[in-house]
Amino acid sequence: METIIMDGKGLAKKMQDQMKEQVAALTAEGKTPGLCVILVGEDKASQVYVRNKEKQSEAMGMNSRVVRLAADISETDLLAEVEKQNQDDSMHGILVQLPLPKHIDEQKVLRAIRYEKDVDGFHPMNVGNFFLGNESALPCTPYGIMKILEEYNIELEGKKALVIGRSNIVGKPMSIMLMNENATVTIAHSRTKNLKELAKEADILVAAIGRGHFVTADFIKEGAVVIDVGMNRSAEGKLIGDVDTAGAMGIASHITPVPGGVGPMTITMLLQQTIDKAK
Ligand SMILES: Nc1nc(=O)c2c([nH]1)NC[C@@H]1CN(c3ccc(C(=O)N[C@@H](CCC(=O)O)C(=O)O)cc3)C=[N+]21
Ligand SMILES: [Mg+2]
Repeated sequence: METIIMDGKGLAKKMQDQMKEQVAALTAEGKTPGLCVILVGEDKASQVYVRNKEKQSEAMGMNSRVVRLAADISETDLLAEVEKQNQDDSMHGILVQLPLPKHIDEQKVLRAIRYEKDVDGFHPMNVGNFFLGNESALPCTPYGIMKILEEYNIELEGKKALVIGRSNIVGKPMSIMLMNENATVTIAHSRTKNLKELAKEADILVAAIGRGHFVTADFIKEGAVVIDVGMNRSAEGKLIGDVDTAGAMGIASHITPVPGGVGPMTITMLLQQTIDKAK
């Protein structure tokens, strides 16, 4: 079987080109969409992501603000900074880059963002509304994955989907989005027994484990659609996914590459939700 590589980077570019026009129209009305990213500490990977978000939002003509704070900032001072951005009408979206240093209560900080400005979909009000099927901000990674599946006309109705990983930001919301499209969803995790056998039955396989090349060819059903959410560093320092992509070639019908798959769509959905807030 010829495996189709799903071009998340290309789709991100196509969407961002259209979004540019939305930004221009809003700017003409004096409502340039503004995104504020709050970054605590000097984590290397986080700095790269934040710089990418900054570059791309600027390229779209958005108003981009990055607030860089020291790793030892107190929780009180961080909450005050969030509140300052809550009060600033030029900032339509606020994102606090995760993970936060250990001495800070992450959930407390996410709750402090005005939920109307939460463009990650991590505020409990948005999580609850999403769960209930009400209008809400959506977690950007699974939202971007749904856009990729739509772009490639992947049938979900009645299909067996296996999501490996149960995080609040990927696994849990991913399962609900797939269920909403009438897939039959199974969630697997580190304590799941017979994972390989379960995976082998999946028509749609989403790997969000956080272990490089964990999903090998023997996990994949002939003709399955494979989504790789992994962002791992190999021993040589290369960015690698949770799936052994080379091994999956010829078995999967479709696969997302790393890099160039899910990652660029995560940022795109973040920018789209910021634009939506400005409207
Ligand atoms: N509040 C919050 N919201 C987030 O959305 C959030 C976060 N915290 N913390 C960290 C993770 C990670 N994340 C990525 C987004 C895009 C790429 C991305 O564009 N990756 C490129 C390559 C990047 C590279 O080459 O290093 C790709 O896959 O092609 C990666 C990682 C968002 N996150
Ligand atoms: Mg994310």
